[in-house]
Amino acid sequence: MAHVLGQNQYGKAENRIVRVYRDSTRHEIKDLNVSVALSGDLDDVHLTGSNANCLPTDTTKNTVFAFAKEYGIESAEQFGITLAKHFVDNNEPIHRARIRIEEYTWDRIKTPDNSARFIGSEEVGHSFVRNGGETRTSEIVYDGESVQVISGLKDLVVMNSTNSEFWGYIKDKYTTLQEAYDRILATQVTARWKYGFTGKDDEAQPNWNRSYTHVRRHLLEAFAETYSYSLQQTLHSMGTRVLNNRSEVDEVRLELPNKHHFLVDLEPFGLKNDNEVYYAADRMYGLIEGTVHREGVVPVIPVA
Ligand SMILES: O=c1[nH]c(=O)c2[nH]c(=O)[nH]c2[nH]1
Repeated sequence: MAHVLGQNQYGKAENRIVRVYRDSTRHEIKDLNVSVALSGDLDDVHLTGSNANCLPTDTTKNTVFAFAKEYGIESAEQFGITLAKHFVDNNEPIHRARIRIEEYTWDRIKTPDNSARFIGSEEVGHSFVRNGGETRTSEIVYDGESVQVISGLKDLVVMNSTNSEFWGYIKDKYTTLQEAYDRILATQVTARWKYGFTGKDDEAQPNWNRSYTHVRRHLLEAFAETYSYSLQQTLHSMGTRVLNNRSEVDEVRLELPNKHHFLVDLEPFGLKNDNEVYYAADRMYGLIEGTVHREGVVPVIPVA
């Protein structure tokens, strides 16, 4: 029986790259994890042993580092678009490039010391502390015609200590969950959002960094401002709020683990637990996932 070579792609994964800008005493850094995946006319590479159509993964790695110097890293998205176009437009057998980037952010260290190395407002120009919060993500795909950009974030941990209820659900003989009229709602947000941008006809790129800042803000504001009857409802308001406020985005996908906080029984100690002491369980957890998109837009963000 004949076998068929199915979907395949290759490239150097997880190129960890730090780009420092030393243009003044106030240095800037970009800290990225870049993964390249190329596909195209690669049957012979797999089937015959001919590498004539193979751009080595080593070269893709070198290109990532060289481009950081040649073009700089204004944003992960812009960097990814430049790389993806380079691989496809300059290598005939390569028909599609997918660049995935994680970005780690660093904050400036402040110190009251006022010696010459310091640059005012107590900031040290060259000292950074890695931001312990979320990771920014992006995925850029170019197929020789159009660009698709999906940006996102992961590990953004949020909590509401009130304004969350959960009741009125299906009950059967296995139900033990008590209805909650004032519970903690906490989650670790993974969000991905797709831009309408296609890169065709010299279309101007959105301001990726600005867009990220605002999408993140709208996600947080929707979480904080929604009086929630379920995490599903909160998910919907988060997605809707991004679409209502950011015209450059046309689809939002959210994965929200319900980080359960269980009231601890303090009765054995003769104490009343008045919604004040919780056990924060890290697993198992409810996992609430959903896409919100503009009417008429065909959703493309893959379900993880
Ligand atoms: O917001 C929630 N949605 C659910 O579907 C669910 N299920 C559950 O046990 N607790 C919760 N909370």
